[in-house]
Amino acid sequence: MTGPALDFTYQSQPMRVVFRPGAVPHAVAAETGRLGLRRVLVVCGERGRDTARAVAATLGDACAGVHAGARMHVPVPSAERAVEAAREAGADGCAAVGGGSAIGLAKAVARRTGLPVVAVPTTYAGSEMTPVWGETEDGVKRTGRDPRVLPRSVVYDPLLTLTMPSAQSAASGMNAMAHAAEALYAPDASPIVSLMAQDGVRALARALPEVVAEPTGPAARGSALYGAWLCGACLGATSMGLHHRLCHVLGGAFGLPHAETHAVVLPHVLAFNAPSAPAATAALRRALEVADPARELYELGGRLGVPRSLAALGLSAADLERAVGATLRAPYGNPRQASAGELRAILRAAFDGAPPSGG
Ligand SMILES: NC(=O)C1=CN([C@@H]2O[C@H](COP(=O)(O)OP(=O)(O)OC[C@H]3O[C@@H](n4cnc5c(N)ncnc54)[C@H](O)[C@@H]3O)[C@@H](O)[C@H]2O)C=CC1
Ligand SMILES: O=C(O)/C=C\C(=O)CC(=O)O
Repeated sequence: MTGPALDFTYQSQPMRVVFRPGAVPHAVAAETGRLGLRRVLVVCGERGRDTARAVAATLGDACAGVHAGARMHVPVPSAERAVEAAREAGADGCAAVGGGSAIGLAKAVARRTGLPVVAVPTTYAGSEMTPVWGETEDGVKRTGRDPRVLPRSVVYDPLLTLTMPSAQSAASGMNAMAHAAEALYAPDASPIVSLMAQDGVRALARALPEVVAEPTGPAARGSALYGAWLCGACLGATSMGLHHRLCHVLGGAFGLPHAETHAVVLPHVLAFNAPSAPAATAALRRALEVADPARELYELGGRLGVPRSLAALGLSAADLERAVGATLRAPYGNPRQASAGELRAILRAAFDGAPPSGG
């Protein structure tokens, strides 16, 4: 039996990937050189400054400066400051060194100026694989797609992730798995995305317990980063659904930490969507080798020490109704439409840290 006739569109992204432990000392300069860049602004966050400086040193005369202005959810004023820094430095490109926040800031520069980006990711967020930008203004996080923000080249060096604390690694890995999980039921899903999603989830589910047990173990770090790459590529190829929408509301309006919010919310949205997304659920069952993927991700988060509830992340019960309203106001594609009451139930369960029940 071959199943239903195949019918899909898949757009591959024009980018180059270097994946190698220890790649950074040579690869970033090689990649910016290939792009013909002569004045590269290195963009990072405060905590990532040392790594960024080390990368900047490898660029030699092609380094136009280090701008350590990255902040989670890319507040618009920080984007404007980064553009100013790029102009003042006479930059002809950016190298983003860090997690999704550093890459997001470089994307904000690219969106406003067209400068090309080389990404050097140090978490599992996956932004480096997507043409998706996100910025926050007045408590509202807006996202969009723009080919100019897609990094031209990505240097994955698992050794850069060894310093990521265990709990952050676990949450970041679950952020990545959320990309794959939503890609499986996205309206623009395809068999290619499905392959990447299953392998990405499988790689992360196997690697994360090892990463948490031994954060400096290079083999598990390599597998986790490989999984994050695949999951990020899924996000880059498809539209986001209810899960991502909820996380953006919670991050933008209430400043909740991005990766941890994903880790808490994901099991609840997957349980809600499961009856309307049987093929996606079956794919996750295969990847995780369990009968109930939503429950397994909830349990995995617990085993990895990721916070279980939105309350633990700092949300107050009084914020739940605002989050429901903001989610209803913003359109998103999803296999199952959620009413106000159903959103309330999903958010309440996530707030309490209860096991996912599907509403
Ligand atoms: N546009 C897109 O496709 C995507 C965008 N994002 C965005 O990325 C942001 C979140 O990114 P994350 O990577 O979760 O967090 P992050 O980039 O904010 O990093 C969190 C903290 O960890 C530090 N850090 C990063 N790598 C480290 C390492 N290897 N060792 C020690 N410390 C390290 C950072 O300096 C920062 O202080 C959000 O703004 C989110 O919206 C996330 C996923 C996809
Ligand atoms: O929620 C995610 O992990 C994916 C996309 C974004 O975060 C959008 C952004 O703010 O860059």
